[in-house]
Amino acid sequence: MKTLRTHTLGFPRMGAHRELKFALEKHWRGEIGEAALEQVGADLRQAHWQAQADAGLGFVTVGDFAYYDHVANHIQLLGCEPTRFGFAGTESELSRYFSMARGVTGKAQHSGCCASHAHGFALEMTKWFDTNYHYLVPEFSSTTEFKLASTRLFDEVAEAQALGHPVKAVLLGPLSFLYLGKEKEAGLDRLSLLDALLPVYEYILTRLKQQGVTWVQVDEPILGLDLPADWRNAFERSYWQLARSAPQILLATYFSPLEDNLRLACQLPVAGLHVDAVRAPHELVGVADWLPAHKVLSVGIVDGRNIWRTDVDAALKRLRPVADKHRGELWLAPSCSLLHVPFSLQAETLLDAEIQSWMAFAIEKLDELLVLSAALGGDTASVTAELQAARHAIAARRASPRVHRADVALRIARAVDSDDKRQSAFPQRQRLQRARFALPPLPTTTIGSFPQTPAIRAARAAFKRGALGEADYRQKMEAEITLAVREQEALGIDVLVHGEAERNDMVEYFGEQLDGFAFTENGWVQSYGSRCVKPPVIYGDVARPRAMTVAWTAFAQSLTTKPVKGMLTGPITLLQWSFVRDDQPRSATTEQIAWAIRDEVVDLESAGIGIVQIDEPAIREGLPLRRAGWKPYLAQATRAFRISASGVADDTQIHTHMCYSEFNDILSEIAAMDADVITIETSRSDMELLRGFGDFQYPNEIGPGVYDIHSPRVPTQDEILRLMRKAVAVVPRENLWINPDCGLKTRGWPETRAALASMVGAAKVLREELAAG
Ligand SMILES: Nc1nc2c(c(=O)[nH]1)N[C@@H](CNc1ccc(C(=O)N[C@@H](CCC(=O)N[C@@H](CCC(=O)N[C@@H](CCC(=O)O)C(=O)O)C(=O)O)C(=O)O)cc1)CN2
Ligand code: MET
Ligand SMILES: [Zn+2]
Repeated sequence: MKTLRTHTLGFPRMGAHRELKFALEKHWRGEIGEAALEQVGADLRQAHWQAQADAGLGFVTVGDFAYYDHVANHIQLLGCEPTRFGFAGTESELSRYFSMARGVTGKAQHSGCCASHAHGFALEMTKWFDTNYHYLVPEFSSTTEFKLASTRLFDEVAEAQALGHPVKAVLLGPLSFLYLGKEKEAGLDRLSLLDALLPVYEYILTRLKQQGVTWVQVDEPILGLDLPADWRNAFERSYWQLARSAPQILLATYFSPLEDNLRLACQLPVAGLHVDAVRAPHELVGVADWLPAHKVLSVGIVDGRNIWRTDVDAALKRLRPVADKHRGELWLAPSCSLLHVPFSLQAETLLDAEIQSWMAFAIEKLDELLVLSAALGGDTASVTAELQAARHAIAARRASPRVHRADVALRIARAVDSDDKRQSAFPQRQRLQRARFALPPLPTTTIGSFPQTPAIRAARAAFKRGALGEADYRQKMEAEITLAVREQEALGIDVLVHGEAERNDMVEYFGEQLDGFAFTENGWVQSYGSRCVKPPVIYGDVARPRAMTVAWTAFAQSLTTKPVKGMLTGPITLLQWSFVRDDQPRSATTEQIAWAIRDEVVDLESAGIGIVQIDEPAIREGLPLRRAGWKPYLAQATRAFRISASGVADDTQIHTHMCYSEFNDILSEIAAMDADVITIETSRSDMELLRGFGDFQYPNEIGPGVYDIHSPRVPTQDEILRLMRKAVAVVPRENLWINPDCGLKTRGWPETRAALASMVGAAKVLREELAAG
């Protein structure tokens, strides 16, 4: 009988009730010290390992826990904290960690002359592959040195061992670590740092071996990317070097097919390979062919990126030929770390029972592994009831009348080519809109949200609990909207927003109101640091039963003579930040959402709202990880956006907004979205991002972000002026707007007020300068 083992690549960190989030935020407010925070961490690890042991996993996974981000953990483990933070050597490891993650106030005086003056700025944050998780970007320079600088990993291994668990440690591999970082020095190629990095990995592996760790999972997710040749070539020699000292290495890949890296991955001198059989089922047989018989094959068969129950029969059908073909050990696992799914369905009390029966969160996915391994091993008797329940759920979901709607299908079938086009071309629309709104040159606006104060959140929590009635809740939110409008008027902003007080989240809020979406009570997933999101679940055809934002927006407009910009989340972002159906292509779901949003845009227009913003911050992260998939994705994504935006008259102004990404390689597609105005995050890149738009001669209007909204730091008027002067140099001034990088929901009012005052002040100075020629 073949050896079957189960394991997980990683587990959610926040805890069943987001204990880590609350402890972190208390610690940052100075309410609890490091020891108390560490205790919460230790308790969570213990509970999560116990859950893995209870599910019969072959070992518990150690090293996936982090107080902010696992990549940041590696920056400390490998001793490459950027020198710009100027740590004195007296700070504790944890305080340096949070300084890198969140910035050091007082030190962050950007003099504007060179990046090296940006002493205390937080590390840049960017998307982890195509997920909604953000990691902290390691910074490299030619003076970067590596050394073992933290014992945290070894301490956690010892902790798990003391609890009696067999341990598999996990590390982010050296090549992925370098690849995911960024050079902070012109001319440097970070791959050249590999030789300095590998000895530290060797040392870490040796030490783990000394601790009695027999397996180390080394994650190299970049093997799923189109790698430059020098990066590919570096794998073999790196792993030869590491193999010398290491316990057995399980090389883990996930998120996309290996394609041209498949043979390389199979032949590296490691003891095992993990592959993502959810994203790349078609490669499984090829892997079994290429993988030497003595190696462990770990098959990521349970979807770590989605919340649907595994179709056990389909999974077994996929696994059996591999089990027959591969002579070595076979392990079963989720496709990737379970970081990207919520903790457990046990915390859901209000979810529709039928829909809930179709789902599995992290805890339930661990149990699925056990069932699959028993069934694959021929021991179906021990899991008869579980198998039957699983089969029943899959069959019920497939047959459910709640999934398919004839009216939605009909509407899409009836769509014609012109549905994704505005009535006239941009120059004509621009003329009409200029006449209608008569805005000053360089108009000022914001991106939508104003501070989500504890009072707003408490009111919503009370409303959801039933402790606050609907009328009272509405009144409180209207008071917040009134406040936001008055503040904007006092500041002298040109295009106002209502402030989004009534929204828990820009995706969840719409998910709660659209048909075909289910939402959870407690389905939190970490987005960055202590911040979490509750992605809605798209289970069926999407339709909009009634207007979603019109009353709030119209209320705001009734308070002012200035234009109020309506605020919607676009189809791609709604899709990308939800758990999606796996029974039809993503493109089909996107198109359904696009029609629902179009209805909302048209209703806003009918209610007298002349400007509507359709946010698409996730358009870039939705790009397939392999370039071959880009073109079809972008064609379909831009069409979906245009469907949502094209139901209105020429003099209705459509804005879109994007953030958190590099856009320069998709500029022609961004232009193809044909929004009248786009606002983008540019300040952190010092307007470098905007240069691309200038070089490309982006045809429509554009608002480059003039300050970073992730930091409480208030920008000065001069700083903003400096950035806007850079903008004026690359984009025609008559097409420029002035706005922050993104929404202000995570900020407080005092800094928001002060920052926007700097922004409006800068706009005034520039207008005078430009008028004077
Ligand atoms: N979906 C999504 N993805 C995204 C973004 C985004 O905005 N949305 N932005 C980027 C990431 N940025 C993010 C920025 C902020 C937060 C964020 O602030 N999250 C909040 C939760 C927001 C939320 O849903 N709030 C709810 C529920 C809040 C809550 O937990 N309430 C407490 C009570 C709170 C109280 O009494 O004060 C409870 O119910 O127990 C609400 O406002 O209604 C958090 O972690 O704290 C998340 C991501 C990229 N991906
Ligand atoms: C992550 S993009 C956020 C856009 C949204 N309208 C806001 O201001 O919060
Ligand atoms: Zn944004």
